[in-house]
Amino acid sequence: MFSKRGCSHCTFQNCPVRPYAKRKPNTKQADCIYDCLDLWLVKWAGLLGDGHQLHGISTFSFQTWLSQARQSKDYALPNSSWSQGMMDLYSRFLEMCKDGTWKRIPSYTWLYRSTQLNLKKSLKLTSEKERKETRLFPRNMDTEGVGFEYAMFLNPSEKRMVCLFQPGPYLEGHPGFAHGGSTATIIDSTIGGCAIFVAGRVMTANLSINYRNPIPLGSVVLVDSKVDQVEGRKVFLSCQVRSIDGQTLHAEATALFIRLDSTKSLQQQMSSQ
Ligand SMILES: CCCCCCCC/C=C\CCCCCCCC(=O)SCCNC(=O)CCNC(=O)[C@H](O)C(C)(C)COP(=O)(O)OP(=O)(O)OC[C@H]1O[C@@H](n2cnc3c(N)ncnc32)[C@H](O)[C@@H]1OP(=O)(O)O
Repeated sequence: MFSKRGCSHCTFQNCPVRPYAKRKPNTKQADCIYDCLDLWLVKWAGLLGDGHQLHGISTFSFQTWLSQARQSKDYALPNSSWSQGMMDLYSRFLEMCKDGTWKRIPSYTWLYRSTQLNLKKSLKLTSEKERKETRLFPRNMDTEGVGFEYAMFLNPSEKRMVCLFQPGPYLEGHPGFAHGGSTATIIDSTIGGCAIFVAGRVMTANLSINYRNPIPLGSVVLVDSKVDQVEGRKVFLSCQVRSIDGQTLHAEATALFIRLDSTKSLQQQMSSQ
């Protein structure tokens, strides 16, 4: 299935999971990507093996997540607003996906849709319309290029998540530079994505950022995060934000995520706060 010659299903050259796919012309590209992602997650869960860390993943119903994902737009694919620098970096990471070391992570306007409606009820959003209109914060703009343009790649064996980030003009803080809150958002999302893949359902308990150099709007930076330690429900991570050439350190951060008690639903967790 993972031989160098490729996947037995996939027709998609850049399939994030089985990139050198042996082509089978009648398979739909989108189906294959998510089937592959599904298989890979199961395989990865099996490899990591440590029941506790993976409890959130195994109980979260990837099937539900994947079936919803199939019907949704993937915002982590290139669009016309991406600069050449962003495209080059994206291509470099896709290249590194080919031997399976890295995985491209698709991205939607939501994170946990299967629990969403109940959760939103408990949060007292007033109308069904408001509940339906909720969006993952960094995916909240419809116009390409004006806000958060980003794509993430995961290295499971290193427990590392990187994010290619191109901040658009609506993220301005000081003139011409990204607002520190937008930097915090993309750090939280990247570190959070890494923690989710290692520990399942988690929430940020602490995020500490040192801002070293401002990020020019329209530039491309690499947010590089990794899990440093897992102690019971606590997941400790660290992160650096650097320019593409690695010469400029824009920010560095540490974070603590807490795995939500797997005996309670996310809704119960939230309503007991
Ligand atoms: C099928 C899935 C597919 C997934 C696809 C993934 C794609 C990935 C890509 C993109 C992902 C985007 C990801 C987005 C991520 C965004 C994340 C956020 O922004 S979260 C919002 C902000 N955070 C909050 O609002 C939390 C508010 N706080 C709480 O709810 C609670 O305090 C919580 C849950 C954090 C902990 O509460 P307790 O009651 O469960 O646990 P207690 O007992 O208080 O703490 C447990 C242990 O942790 C320590 N602890 C807790 N908070 C701490 C803190 N701030 N500092 C230090 N220690 C702390 C405690 O001292 C305790 O330690 P001792 O066990 O006694 O040793």
